[in-house]
Amino acid sequence: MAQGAGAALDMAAGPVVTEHAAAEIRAEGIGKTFGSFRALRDLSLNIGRGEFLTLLGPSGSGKTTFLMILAGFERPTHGRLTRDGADITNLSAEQRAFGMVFQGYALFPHMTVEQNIAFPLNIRKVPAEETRKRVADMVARVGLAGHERKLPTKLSGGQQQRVALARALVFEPPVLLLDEPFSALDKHLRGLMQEEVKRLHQEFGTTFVFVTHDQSEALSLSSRVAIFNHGQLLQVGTPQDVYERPASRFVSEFLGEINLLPLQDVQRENDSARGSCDGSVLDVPSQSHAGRTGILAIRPEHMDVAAAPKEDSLNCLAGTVTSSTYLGPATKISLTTSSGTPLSLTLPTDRAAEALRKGPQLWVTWPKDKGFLLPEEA
Ligand SMILES: Nc1ncnc2c1ncn2[C@@H]1O[C@H](COP(=O)(O)OP(=O)(O)OP(=O)(O)O)[C@@H](O)[C@H]1O
Repeated sequence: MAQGAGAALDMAAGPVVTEHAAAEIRAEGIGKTFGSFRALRDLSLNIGRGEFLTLLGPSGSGKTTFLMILAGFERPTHGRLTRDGADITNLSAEQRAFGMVFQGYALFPHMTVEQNIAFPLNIRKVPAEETRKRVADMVARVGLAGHERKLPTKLSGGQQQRVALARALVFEPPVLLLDEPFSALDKHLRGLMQEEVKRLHQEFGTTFVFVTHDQSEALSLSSRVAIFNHGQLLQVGTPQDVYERPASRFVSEFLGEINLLPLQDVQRENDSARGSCDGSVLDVPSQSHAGRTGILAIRPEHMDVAAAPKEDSLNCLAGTVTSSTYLGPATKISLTTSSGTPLSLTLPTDRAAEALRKGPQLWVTWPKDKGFLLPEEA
């Protein structure tokens, strides 16, 4: 959901933050309904000072609604928001004066690059000399030197988004809100802009809240990731936390490919494979759920193949290869276990070729600490 240039204009009013002041934001029990539709349900979240928090979730999960509530463009139906301990729930977007960057560039089409970047300073009546210095500094920081006098239509998509970033940061806002800012860019440019935004975050130290539905973008950029679905905040944690220790099946699948094996099937197959498979008893981390039911979850890159595994540190299952897919540096091998459960693993291409030469029957192994249990209904 993108906003127009008018929205960016409104946000730029208010006093200039002259000394650097990244804000801490707390959302407490935020709910939002549109008519009878509940877009957000009882959402509580602390956004640390200077952190890079990404809101990740599928389309319609409520990310933009939450961002609009943070910005002050939408009012929550329930709950409150604080900034550095002070209640801002009823402050307007102008009073909050957070920076914003949207998917549509929302630049002023009749203004040059430098006029666009100067705009937030002009409406704050920053003296001309100070404005000139700050604009020149921002132009250099976002790599737009030589383009100062161009109109936005003469710029590429990536360059336009650099102008939008410069305009949003030039007044040193306490929080920068970014809503899918790179989704219109091609993959290569998107990668470059991701590096750029990461660098700007480090340089400015401002609190960044970034919306995306792209899991790799979320994992690579953020200090923490907040995962949304159906208007609920399901889990929040560092990229490693949410990827390696997802709390639910939805989170585990949304963050990347994963093998989900009914534990009872795996246990049965493992028992019947004793002898060939080192007689090892299936071992999964015990921290997650009591009892021996649930779904055993293992990422494909944590699995390996072996002719006859002997190591105690590995779990193993027998599988029959059904297909292999060349992905360049890695190859994905798909197999079916004897109870018919499909699973896949990714191996460096050379190792995969070697494994595939051994024939369609393979042992699939994984370190005991890389499998985790999820509840069946999650
Ligand atoms: N002003 C509105 N009136 C009615 N329904 C709305 C309004 N704004 C959002 N919604 C609904 O709220 C739900 C959440 O929308 P939201 O834009 O927050 O999702 P999102 O996770 O950002 O998705 P996307 O990535 O597609 O923008 C959607 O079902 C949407 O249709």
